[in-house]
Amino acid sequence: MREILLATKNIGKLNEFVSLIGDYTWKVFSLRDFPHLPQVEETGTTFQDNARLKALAAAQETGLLALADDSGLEVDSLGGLPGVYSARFAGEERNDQKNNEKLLVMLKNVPASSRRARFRCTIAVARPDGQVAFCEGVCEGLIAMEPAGTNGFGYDPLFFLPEYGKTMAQLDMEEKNLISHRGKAFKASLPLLHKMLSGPV
Ligand SMILES: O=P(O)(O)OP(=O)(O)OP(=O)(O)OC[C@H]1O[C@@H](n2cnc3c(O)ncnc32)[C@H](O)[C@@H]1O
Ligand SMILES: [Mg+2]
Repeated sequence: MREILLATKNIGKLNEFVSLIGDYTWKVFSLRDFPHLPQVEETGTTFQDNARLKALAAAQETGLLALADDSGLEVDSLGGLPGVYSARFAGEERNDQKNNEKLLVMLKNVPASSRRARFRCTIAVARPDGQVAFCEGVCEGLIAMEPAGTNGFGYDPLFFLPEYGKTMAQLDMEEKNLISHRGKAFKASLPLLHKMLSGPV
C-alpha cells in the first residue's frame, strides 16, 4: 500500500486532508505518528517557501512521501496581510480568536464593499530524495463585520462567501472541501501525488 505523511500540526487542516483523501487506498500518517520530529521554523516569505520547508523536512526525516500545506488569508485593503503571517498575526501564541479580533479591529472603518479577501493554499509534496512539487488553490470571499459559525478553524468565522450567504464556519467540512483553497489545491495535486507515489520512495 502507498504511504503518505501529512506534515501539519494544525488539527483542522489534518481533518480536512483526511476527508479529502477519503477513499484512496493510501496509508496515511500524520506528525502525531512522529512526535520526536523537530519543529520546522517557517522562515520563508512566500507560501511556497514555507510549504517546501515543511514538506522536505518531514520527508527527509521519515523517509516517507510528505505533503505540507502553507496557507493563509490575504485581505486586499491590508495589502495582502496577514498572508504568510496568518497563524501568528496576533502573536507567537497563534490564537485563532485573537487573530480574528485583531483583523476586525484593523478593518473597523472599512465598508463592506472594500472587504475583499481570499484564502490561498500552497501544497508541497516532497520525496525523501529531495524532489518537491507544488500546487495552489484560491478561494475568494469577504471579511464579515462579525464572526458567525463554529465549524472549521482559523479565520473561517469571518470569511463570508457571498454566493452561499454564509461564512466558511457555517459550512460543514464536506461543503468546505468542495470550494476551499485547500480542497482545490489538493485536487490539483492528485496527478502529481500519483506520479510521485508510483516511483520508489
Ligand atoms: O504549519 P502547519 O503545521 O501546517 O499549521 P499552521 O496552522 O501553522 O499553518 P500555516 O503556517 O500554513 O498557517 C496558516 C494559517 O492561516 C489560516 N488559515 C489557513 N487555512 C485556513 C482555513 O481553511 N480556514 C481558516 N483559516 C485558515 C489559519 O490562521 C492558519 O493557522
Ligand atoms: Mg505553520
